[in-house]
Amino acid sequence: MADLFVKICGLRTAPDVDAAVAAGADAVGFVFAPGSPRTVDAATARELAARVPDTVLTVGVFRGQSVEEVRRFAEESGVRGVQLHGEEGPEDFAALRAEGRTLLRATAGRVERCGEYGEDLLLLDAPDPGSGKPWNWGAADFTAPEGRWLLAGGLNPGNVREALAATAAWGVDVSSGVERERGVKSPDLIRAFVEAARS
Ligand SMILES: O=C(O)c1ccccc1N[C@@H]1O[C@H](COP(=O)(O)O)[C@@H](O)[C@H]1O
Repeated sequence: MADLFVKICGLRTAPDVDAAVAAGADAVGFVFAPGSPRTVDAATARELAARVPDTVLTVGVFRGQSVEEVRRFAEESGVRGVQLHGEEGPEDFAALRAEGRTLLRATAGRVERCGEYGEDLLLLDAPDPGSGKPWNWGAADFTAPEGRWLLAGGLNPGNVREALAATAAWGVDVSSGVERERGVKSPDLIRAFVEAARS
């Protein structure tokens, strides 16, 4: 079986990025959604993304932004993937697909399989993304989608194993759970998370 896919999100500094890459992350995320303590501008993300080897996917994270804005941030920063948390429909994914980026669809809803909107990866997240609050992924009636899907929402080094045992997710995504204070990453927690997830 292939290794678990691990994404570390909300990176804002070079040491954060270096720690995620050194820990073995498959993807790193830069938040372009406004109003988050993790929001970075496109120029900062471009500098950070330049530190990332080609084997690690760089992802821009958006919420409720137009396709034009997503496109502009993605071009200016050079990220290779875009993660959409919003009301986007299949037509929006189709419009962005033409540019060759990896598309991640984030939702708090129930989904049967990855790819329904044309996304490459599906992200099952809490209703309030980036809050660090878990949702009820451990519920008895939880049904995992088919295909490549990432579990997100309130994960941390202490609960990621349990979450994986309960859901059999294809991958995991974390932000708050690897921070020492809101919006400030901890290289030690990043390392501990990747290790725990893959243990
Ligand atoms: O991190 C944010 O502030 C954020 C803002 C807007 C959209 C998504 C955001 N983060 C995403 O939330 C999940 C998990 O977050 P957490 O671990 O519960 O803090 C992750 O996919 C981030 O990409």
